[in-house]
Amino acid sequence: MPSRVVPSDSFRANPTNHHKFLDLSSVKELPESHAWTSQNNDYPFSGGGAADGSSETVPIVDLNSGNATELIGHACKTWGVFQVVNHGIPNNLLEEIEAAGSSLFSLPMHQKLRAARAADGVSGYGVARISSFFSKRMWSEGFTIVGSPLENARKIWPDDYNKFCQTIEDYEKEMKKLAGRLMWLMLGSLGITKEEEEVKWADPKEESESGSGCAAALQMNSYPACPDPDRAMGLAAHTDSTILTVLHQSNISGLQVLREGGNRWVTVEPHPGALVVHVGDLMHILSNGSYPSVLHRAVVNRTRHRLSVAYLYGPPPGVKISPLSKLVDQYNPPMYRPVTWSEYLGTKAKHFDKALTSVRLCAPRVGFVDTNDHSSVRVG
Ligand SMILES: C=C1C[C@]23C[C@@]1(O)CC[C@H]2[C@@]12CCC[C@@](C)(C(=O)O1)[C@H]2[C@@H]3C(=O)O
Ligand SMILES: O=C(O)CCC(=O)C(=O)O
Ligand SMILES: [Fe+2]
Repeated sequence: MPSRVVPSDSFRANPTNHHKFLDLSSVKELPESHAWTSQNNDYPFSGGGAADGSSETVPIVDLNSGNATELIGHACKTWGVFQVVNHGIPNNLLEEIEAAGSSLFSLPMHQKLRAARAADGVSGYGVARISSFFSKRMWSEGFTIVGSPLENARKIWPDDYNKFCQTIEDYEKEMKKLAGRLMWLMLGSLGITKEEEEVKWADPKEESESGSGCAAALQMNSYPACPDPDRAMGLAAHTDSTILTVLHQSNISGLQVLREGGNRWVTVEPHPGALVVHVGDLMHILSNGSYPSVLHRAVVNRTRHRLSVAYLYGPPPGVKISPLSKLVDQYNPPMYRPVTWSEYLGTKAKHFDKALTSVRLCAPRVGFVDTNDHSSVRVG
């Protein structure tokens, strides 16, 4: 398999798969266990796109345009999220990964449960890892792939796992190239070049020489149609513990990002052929807070089953991520201590929305909004 194992036992100590599994696609009325109220989420439940009267939309960047670096830099600074077109991922591969997700999630529950993520595991079928931080359950199911999908695919389809595995392998190979390119565009927009010693780990040339390289996880998310979507939550608000995430969300809306001082959700409207890119917490750290990781969530709808596939991209195992020295000086001290991806995932599993704050060295500068300081948010 092209993709490398995420260096992590994190989330293992956080057994979220102990819930009784409910086959959401057969439920006719929203159970109390899945009914969210304002007490379960401090953010306004409504809103999103045009519904709030605003026409503001998430930036769309054409990777073929001459000023892609500047556009990406601006989007990272002001939104923490953007969509990309002309990204080079063949359309048929996007269709194939969606078909692979559909074929997996449409299976009967007992068959999916053959690959249930173990309490101490990272790969497999189950509820979102962050579920344990909430008293209400989310209207979704997920399948996480770290390293080879073979073992779990074989459990699900003992005689027929090849097509699924081949699609995952092809998709990860293409995503790895795209994510690497996007990371360099982000770093380039911060004035960082491949010559710099401290980002040698991010150089694909180094990777082929040392055999190491950036790591990743693939997360397939399924949000069945919901009988009472206004009271349900697909995937609760979170930031990704990554350098960046590339999300394929097909053509059904549901992804929302938090905007402006934390009081407005904006829907990321699906754009034909586009992929969504999230700034993750590790880019937040590398950029010393100038590219804030985006708080996002997924809402559900009454009639359509929605799928999304997230490619969660991070640094190679063992690499300590800290604010880039070019971005710090006596007036802009480093705001975060060095962490490896594995350490950070462990911190996220323990502190969830306080994870970034827990690796912070000093208070944010005056006038600097740390959108990740969600300390006032009640999550349970
Ligand atoms: C690399 C990872 C990021 C992730 C935890 C994981 O080990 C694999 C699944 C990822 C995911 C996907 C859905 C949202 C999220 C918060 C979660 O519960 O599992 C993320 C995790 C993360 O970014 O922290
Ligand atoms: O389904 C979506 O749109 C969001 C998925 C997501 O945030 C994730 O997998 O981390
Ligand atoms: Fe996410």
